[in-house]
Amino acid sequence: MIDRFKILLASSSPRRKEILQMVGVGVRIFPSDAEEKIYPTPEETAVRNAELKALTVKDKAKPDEIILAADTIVVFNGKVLGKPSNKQEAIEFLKKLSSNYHTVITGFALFFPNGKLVSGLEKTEVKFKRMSLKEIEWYVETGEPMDKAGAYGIQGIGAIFIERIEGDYFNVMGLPIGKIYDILTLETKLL
Ligand SMILES: Cc1cn([C@H]2C[C@H](O)[C@@H](COP(=O)(O)OP(=O)(O)OP(=O)(O)O)O2)c(=O)[nH]c1=O
Repeated sequence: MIDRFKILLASSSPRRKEILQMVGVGVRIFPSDAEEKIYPTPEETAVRNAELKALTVKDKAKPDEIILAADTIVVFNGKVLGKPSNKQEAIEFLKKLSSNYHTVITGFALFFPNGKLVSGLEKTEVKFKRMSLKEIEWYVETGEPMDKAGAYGIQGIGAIFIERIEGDYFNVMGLPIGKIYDILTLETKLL
């Protein structure tokens, strides 16, 4: 089944590696040095950046490896909240998320050994509980928010602030593994 796929993961995200290993896919890491860009819509931004990351490691794949890259962004009120650049920005992001719904978009790209590039995206709606300023400041001091889109990690301490989630949990963590499995299955049948 899924263990027949060999993935070259163009990502430095430990979460993505964990998700792939959890389901038993063979994974080798080669992080991309692609510079992330902003496109006119959040959807385009996530997908194009994932494609860019996948294509920059094109020459590093072994003949039987499928390249996988992804880009996770948090969208609140139509605005993209990326990784916070400092503690103050992390506090501002979390103040926005408090008591509200936001959308997590993960764009992904798969580059197959036959030269075909398949990309797509998944969206998950997440509702945060009300966070007091004290809680926000404490959370930022833990350091967890700093390398994460939207300044939180659902799989870490951030879990305590989640009220509800509609959609794929793994998409929020950084990789919509169910959707990616479907594409891997479909595309390798076509080969
Ligand atoms: C919202 C959210 C994001 N994140 C993480 C997933 C991603 O690693 C990160 C978003 O940044 P990305 O640019 O998607 O990924 P990355 O920089 O970590 O790795 P690379 O570009 O090499 O692939 O935020 C969580 O871990 N948990 C969450 O709940």
